[in-house]
Amino acid sequence: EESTRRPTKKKVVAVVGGGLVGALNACFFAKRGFNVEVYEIREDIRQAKVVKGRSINLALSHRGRQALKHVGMEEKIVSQGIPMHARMIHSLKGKQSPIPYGKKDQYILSVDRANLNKELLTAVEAFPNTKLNFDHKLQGWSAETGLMTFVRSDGSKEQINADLIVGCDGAFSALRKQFLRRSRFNYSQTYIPHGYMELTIPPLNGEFAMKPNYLHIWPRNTFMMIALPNMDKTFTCTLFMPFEDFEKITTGDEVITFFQKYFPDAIPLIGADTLKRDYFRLPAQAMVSVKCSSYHIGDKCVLMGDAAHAVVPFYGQGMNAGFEDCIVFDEIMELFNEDFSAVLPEYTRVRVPDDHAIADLAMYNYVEMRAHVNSKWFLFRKHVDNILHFLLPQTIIPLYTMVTFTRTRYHEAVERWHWQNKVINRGLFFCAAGAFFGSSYLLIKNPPDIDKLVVPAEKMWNRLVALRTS
Ligand SMILES: Cc1cc2nc3c(=O)[nH]c(=O)nc-3n(C[C@H](O)[C@H](O)[C@H](O)COP(=O)(O)OP(=O)(O)OC[C@H]3O[C@@H](n4cnc5c(N)ncnc54)[C@H](O)[C@@H]3O)c2cc1C
Ligand SMILES: Cc1cnn(-c2ccc(OCc3ccccc3)c(C(=O)O)c2)c1-c1ccc(Cl)c(F)c1
Repeated sequence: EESTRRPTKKKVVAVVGGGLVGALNACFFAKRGFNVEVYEIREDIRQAKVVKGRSINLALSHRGRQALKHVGMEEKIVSQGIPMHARMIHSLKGKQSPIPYGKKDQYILSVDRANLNKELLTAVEAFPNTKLNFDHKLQGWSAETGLMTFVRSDGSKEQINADLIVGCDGAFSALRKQFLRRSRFNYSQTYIPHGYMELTIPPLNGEFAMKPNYLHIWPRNTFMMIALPNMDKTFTCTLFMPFEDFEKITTGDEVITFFQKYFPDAIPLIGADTLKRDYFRLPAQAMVSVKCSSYHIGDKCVLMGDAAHAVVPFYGQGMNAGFEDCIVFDEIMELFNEDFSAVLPEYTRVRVPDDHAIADLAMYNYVEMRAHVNSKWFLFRKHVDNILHFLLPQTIIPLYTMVTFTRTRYHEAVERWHWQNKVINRGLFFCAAGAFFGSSYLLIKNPPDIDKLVVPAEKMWNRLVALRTS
């Protein structure tokens, strides 16, 4: 009688990291009725002034939106974002060429990182069964006892346990350090030679200085720059460049000379004086790619978001992939009736191939754009993608479309992309062969009257000789 009345004591889930994925994950677990404790090293960013050194805005796309939708946050976040329906490619001459992403409903959103994090933290707090613990730095964790040790800024320590520990503490995860000590844990990290720096394009006469509903891209092979719009009518530009090139620029004049050579149209938009000042405000930041497996230890601990898979930002998918981690984990929780001993291994089995695929795709984009992509090549590639998709909509789906506008599993999108490339290459081969054999057949069938060809050629030659001697 007593046991049927008293609700089963819901387990405690500790989420380490109150960033984008940790905060969203906390909502997923809270929605399931778990008692959720979030431990975040920083102070509550909703009270803090400015969050330094992080990318100021991000591209939110389908995968991320589906995760937000699951916890009822999609509409609120989308309403505070700016739709980007197309890329706007800036040529060296300053010509701007739009290339649509696809149909009307296929757009990505520019969202403010800090605002998104604040909204998600507030959403966590709205659940009665959650608690946010700021100024809690995870120092260590024992896989044997399950005890986590947190250090506060006053030096005090706390030892805390939980039924499940979810590591969402980012690319340099403290929780993952415990995984590294275990046998058969695979781990790789790659810092790329490029760094990134953020610059701002202010409003022009109170309005956006460029068309706002576009992802502005300045592809210059080794150097790339993008600009995403903000609600305050500014644009946040991200300049990607090798550290060695950042280091070569040491004076304001050298900044201007560099921009005059590669991004001349951006100088009046940013403002020469602002550019000289902001370029030296913060050093260029590093970008790291982290891959690891497995994502779990026993039935006790699981890694998600950048803690599990930090990706270089050349596909705009890092946060979207981390948000999708939350949906996938939740789907498996449903499937295995929240039995952690079954859920965690299944999550690793299902999710590792996909997160590794997007890490590889982002790195591939980086290498491809750095090597080949200037504005002409970018336009050519994307127009070919769109034309082929228009001609064979069920057969040829651009890779960017599968990654950005569908929830096709990342590794399946890569497999389909390889298959599509084979179909296209075969198609091109047969077209070329057909043209060759067709024209040969016509030439044999109706040989040209050679005399008629020779005379005009001779006349042309004589004219050229006369021109040269005159
Ligand atoms: C330049 C740049 C541009 C990007 N652009 C995009 C984009 O357009 N679209 C996109 O989808 N993604 C983008 N990303 C990727 C995106 O920023 C990350 O994938 C996303 O922030 C990962 O979220 P996370 O919560 O896993 O990690 P984080 O956002 O890093 O959050 C980790 C949290 O854990 C906390 N923490 C860390 N260590 C501890 C500890 N020991 N104890 C307690 N708390 C701790 C941190 O304070 C932080 O709050 C970009 C990244 C960069 C660098
Ligand atoms: C933030 C964000 C959101 N999406 N993308 C993105 C990325 C790559 C793309 O194409 C790769 C390609 C173009 C041409 C040839 C091969 C590959 C496209 C596209 O197709 O528009 C869009 C970015 C982004 C991030 C960093 C840089 Cl440097 C950048 F340029 C864009």
